[in-house]
Amino acid sequence: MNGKNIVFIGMPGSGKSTLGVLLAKHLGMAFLDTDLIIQQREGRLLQSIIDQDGVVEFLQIEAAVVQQIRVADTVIATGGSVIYSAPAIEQLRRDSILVYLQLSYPAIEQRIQNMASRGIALAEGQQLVDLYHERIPLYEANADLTMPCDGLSVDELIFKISDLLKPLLASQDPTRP
Ligand SMILES: Nc1ncnc2c1ncn2[C@@H]1O[C@H](COP(=O)(O)OP(=O)(O)O)[C@@H](O)[C@H]1O
Ligand SMILES: O=C(O)C1=C[C@@H](OP(=O)(O)O)[C@@H](O)[C@H](O)C1
Ligand SMILES: [Mg+2]
Repeated sequence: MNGKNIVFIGMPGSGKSTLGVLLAKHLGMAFLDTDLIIQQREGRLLQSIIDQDGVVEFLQIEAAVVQQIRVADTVIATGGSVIYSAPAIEQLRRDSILVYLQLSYPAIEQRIQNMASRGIALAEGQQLVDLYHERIPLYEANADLTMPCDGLSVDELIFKISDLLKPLLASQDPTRP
């Protein structure tokens, strides 16, 4: 149990949670979704935290939760907004391979139909498209690997991501499937 984690980063709607659990199953790893840990710790839904406490407080809670994670051999689906926390990203980078799920803005917009209830960390007056342009350079700068996701099914992506990761994972555990 000394292997690195695989951490998905990317915009909300890029597929981090969906692909995370399936990749973990495919590779025989554990799975963790930081959004679920936040909700359990707070006893509230993400949207309620944002509505009640505001975006800045939500980001602090998220950063604190991520910095407390101590796991190995685990696929971790982060929330899209974790990228704003340099200490949280630094902590993840220490023992994980960061995989950026890259998806074009039109595809993100199409997937996010429930903006008001999904819990997106939007500042006052900020639109989803502004968030996209603000965050892309941050995801790019912190990714160990980038996976272009447009036009690919979940199954195709699991296959492609495992292939990309294989050399990195095999170098630390030759028995991994
Ligand atoms: N490769 C894909 N093709 C089509 N839809 C997808 C794909 N990956 C994820 N989705 C869908 O996109 C939506 C957002 O996925 P989700 O895993 O919640 O993203 P994230 O965790 O990055 O916010 C879900 O409805 C999911 O079913
Ligand atoms: O990008 C964001 O602002 C957020 C994305 C959400 O997770 P997903 O990226 O899994 O949708 C969740 O962490 C939170 O409500 C804020
Ligand atoms: Mg998610």
